[in-house]
Amino acid sequence: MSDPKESLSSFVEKNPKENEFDKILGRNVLVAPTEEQFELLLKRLKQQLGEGRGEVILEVGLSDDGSENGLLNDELEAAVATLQSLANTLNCSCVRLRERKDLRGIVAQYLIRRVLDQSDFLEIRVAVVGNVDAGKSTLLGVLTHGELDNGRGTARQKLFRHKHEMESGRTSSVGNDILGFDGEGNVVNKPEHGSLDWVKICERSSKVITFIDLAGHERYLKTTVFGMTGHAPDFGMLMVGANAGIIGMTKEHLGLALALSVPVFVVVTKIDMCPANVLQDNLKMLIRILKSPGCRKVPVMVKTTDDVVLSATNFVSERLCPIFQVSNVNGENLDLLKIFLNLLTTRMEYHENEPAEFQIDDTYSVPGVGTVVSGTTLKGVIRLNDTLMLGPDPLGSFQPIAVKSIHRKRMAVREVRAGQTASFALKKIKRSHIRKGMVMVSPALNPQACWEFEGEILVLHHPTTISSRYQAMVHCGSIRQTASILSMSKDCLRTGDKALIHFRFIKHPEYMTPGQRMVFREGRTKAVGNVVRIITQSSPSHQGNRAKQQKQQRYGSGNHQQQQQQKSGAAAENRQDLQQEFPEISGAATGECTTFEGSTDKRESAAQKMGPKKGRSRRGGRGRSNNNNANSGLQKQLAEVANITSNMPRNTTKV
Ligand SMILES: Nc1nc2c(ncn2[C@@H]2O[C@H](COP(=O)(O)OP(=O)(O)OP(=O)(O)O)[C@@H](O)[C@H]2O)c(=O)[nH]1
Repeated sequence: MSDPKESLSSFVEKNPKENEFDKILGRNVLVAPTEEQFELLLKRLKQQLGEGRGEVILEVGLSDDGSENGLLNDELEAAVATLQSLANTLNCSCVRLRERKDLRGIVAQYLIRRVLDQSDFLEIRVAVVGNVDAGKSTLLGVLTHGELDNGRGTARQKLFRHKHEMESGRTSSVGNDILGFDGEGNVVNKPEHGSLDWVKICERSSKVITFIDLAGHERYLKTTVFGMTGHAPDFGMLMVGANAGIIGMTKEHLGLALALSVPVFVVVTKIDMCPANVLQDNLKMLIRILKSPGCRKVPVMVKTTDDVVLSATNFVSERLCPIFQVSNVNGENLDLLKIFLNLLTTRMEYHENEPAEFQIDDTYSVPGVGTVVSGTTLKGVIRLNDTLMLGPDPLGSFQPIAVKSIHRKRMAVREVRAGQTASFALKKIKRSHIRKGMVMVSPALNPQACWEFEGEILVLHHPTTISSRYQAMVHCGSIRQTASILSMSKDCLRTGDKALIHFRFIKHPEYMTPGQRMVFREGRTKAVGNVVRIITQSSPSHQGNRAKQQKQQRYGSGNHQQQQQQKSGAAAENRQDLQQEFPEISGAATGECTTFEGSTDKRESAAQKMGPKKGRSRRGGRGRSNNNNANSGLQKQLAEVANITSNMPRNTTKV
């Protein structure tokens, strides 16, 4: 998507062939446009609104070459009147963001936002990450319910979803909350809106920020990684407690956002209770980490409205990292954060004619409605009564399914477009036949499931070496499944190594597409990369066929058995988590960032002691040898992965 935040003249400069728009170049075009110029301005603004999914930020008063920027007061008044009438013609609001003095006069920035009907709104997803007690849930409670916290956790009580969360004060699941902005950029949420009033908020909003509240405790890291990959966030909000600084999982979460190429902004909370010297020290450390070669960010302290507009308009670049310092107790600087959130634009591209793709991240059984799936539309448009292909099932097949109703943020709608989350009521399918990671795609795509795929991987951390037959959890979109390495372009991989790896899922086939970002992790081991090739017709192997037969038997033998299997699978995953007594050591994911923090505590050395012997997988040594032996036959067949390349794509090497 081209950057919607540009001036009319800069667009024309970048597109010399668009001679048509030559006539609307220059500082004075908005001051007294001819009829022809007005029509052209209208045409161009319409285009820009389309590119920016309904909004654009324009700079008024820029000259062609920048040497004579600025308008005098009366000129500015006339220019703004023209802009206002352009906006009115296109049913948009026009709000001044900031003004600055330039060589000749004033240059002003305006936000033009399409006024949408009640059932439509622009949706931005922000993943909220940071260490436990950084104030994530509290900030979300304060922003979305409009009431300040008391410093002892009143605000967060409104967000918790489970009784144990209320009791412990710790988030354990992926929570969602919304903050609505109207056309003028005012917050729509009111203290009296309970969480059930999402429909009211959405109806009155032109833009809705969905916060994906993720758990800060390392024990829930698997859920947090799923939140970052499966919920397709546009941005990451990294929360840091002013008094605690960069501790625990903070670097881990930052590294995850970097690995998934999610632009991050930082919110430092609790500035009301933090001594000035501690705050300064922690900010210095934060900036050092952000600037380090592992992150390569450009940190910007946001202190004024001008800073907000500047950082929001440049935030499309992944390198910029705005830092806010706020208090949830006295409300300091929360206004700046709200202005910033109001100016964020979605990163997901949308082409109306693309075949639809929807990834499922949760399933429900709603009394009176039946099976409901929720997730994110990745491509195209899905309309009511469309028939999509749902799958893959354990046999790798897809079945046609009709979309009987669509809800966006609990509001019934007729269609949903790329970049929007939604839930669909499905008919004639049991909830137990659907799992997270499945997709619903247009029949035109003729979807194929795969047991095997190739990924280009960069190892961010491993205590020793990774070799073939190693098994770990693959997170890719809403897919979350253990896969084993069949072969690699190198004999073994250490921290910092890159390779082309051939993976095979161990439980069921999945639907993947080349280019998807993926995370490969197990305990302290972390690798990130891209899916490069999908192997849909995997060579038949003893293990593959056997697994298929087993699946067939289980699948065919009724729900009870299947549910038992799912339960035992989940229990096994939980057991694995518990067995990884010492899960994540902070900083590992950010590569070079780790230099800022030595061994966090005795857990690290303990984890290393538990670690595998050189060249042998930890899991391989823990009773999975049968599986691995079965794989080795297949491995021989697959011999070497073709076209081995050590060149990782640019976005991977950035990490
Ligand atoms: N004084 C002060 N206290 C705050 C502020 N923000 C949060 N707190 C308090 O900090 C504590 C922890 O806040 P939470 O919102 O539960 O932290 P969290 O990051 O969501 O923690 P997890 O859900 O476990 O990941 C609560 O008691 C809040 O009242 C702040 O700005 N100032």
